[in-house]
Amino acid sequence: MTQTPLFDTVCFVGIGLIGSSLARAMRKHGLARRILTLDPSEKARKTALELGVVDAATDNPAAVIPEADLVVVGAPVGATQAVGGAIGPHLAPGTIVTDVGSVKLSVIRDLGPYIPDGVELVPGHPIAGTEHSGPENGFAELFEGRWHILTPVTGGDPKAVDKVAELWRRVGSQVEIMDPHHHDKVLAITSHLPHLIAYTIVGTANDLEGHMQQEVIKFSASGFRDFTRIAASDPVMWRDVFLNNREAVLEVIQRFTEDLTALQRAIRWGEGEVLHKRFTETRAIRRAIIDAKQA
Ligand SMILES: NC(=O)c1ccc[n+]([C@@H]2O[C@H](COP(=O)([O-])OP(=O)(O)OC[C@H]3O[C@@H](n4cnc5c(N)ncnc54)[C@H](O)[C@@H]3O)[C@@H](O)[C@H]2O)c1
Ligand SMILES: O=C(O)C(=O)C[C@]1(C(=O)O)C=C[C@@H](O)C=C1
Repeated sequence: MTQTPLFDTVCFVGIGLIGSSLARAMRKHGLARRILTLDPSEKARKTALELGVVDAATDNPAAVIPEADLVVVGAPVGATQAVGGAIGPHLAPGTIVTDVGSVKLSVIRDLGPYIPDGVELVPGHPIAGTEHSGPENGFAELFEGRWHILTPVTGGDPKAVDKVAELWRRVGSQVEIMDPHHHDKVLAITSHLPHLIAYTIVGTANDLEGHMQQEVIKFSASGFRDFTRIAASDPVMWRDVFLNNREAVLEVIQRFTEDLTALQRAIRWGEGEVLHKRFTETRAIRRAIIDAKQA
């Protein structure tokens, strides 16, 4: 359904899976008059143009950034400082800059210094995605029924936060405001650790001797298959997530390792009640998540 445009011109700095999904959703709901992108990848620019996701695409910040009243940074978090240096000098007064990075403290640290007076930074993170990347894999419905976390900066204008929140509501998300430090700790356990575990399991299976490796592929129609989906996620994105949320991730890995060791010990000593108790607790968590989704 087309709505009143919230913005005149939006520029996506990085038109990959997430940027192109938001661009599609903004197009679908009529939330901007013009959609532009700044992306160093010729392939991404060409694909986004051919698919009609954007109206214009360039690798020259001066050609698009001054035009935008909304800038959405959708590049890997490790590129944030380079993005800041490229766009900072071209941002027009009154522009809102938001982002979709999976880590928030590092984005505020790396982008904040490049935001001039009169421009508002509203960092954000959609809790939605897939294991695919690139503009060809985006879709307008990605954010429907999902959370969008905003982590406002100290001294930021609440009106800019409200406007970005409204944008995400209009593409179907529920918005939550969170402290960036807290965000990084929560996501370390709910998103970053699960990805690390998936990368490890699939890597370990891949390192097995020849015949075992073939069996793994042959019989992977079970739990292992779910891990291979997660472990197929973008290597650049996830390298950057781990390097930029180092402290919080290292803390949860420590906790996880201790818990794994406790289960290892229970298996070694045949302590069935320890295993049964743990598995009963975790089954209840799964059911609570499903119930909360249905409510
Ligand atoms: N994929 C997910 O599931 C998911 C979910 C939520 C948030 N995120 C976050 O969204 C961001 C984008 O992820 P994605 O999955 O869309 O990645 P993607 O690989 O699909 O797209 C990233 C795009 O950024 C471009 N880019 C790289 N360096 C750039 C630079 N210096 N300036 C401008 N563009 C640049 C790339 O060319 C590419 O087109 C990341 O920060 C990621 O942490 C991803
Ligand atoms: O569904 C998936 O493929 C995802 O991994 C999405 C997922 C997540 O962990 O939930 C991945 C990274 C994000 O920053 C947000 C969402």
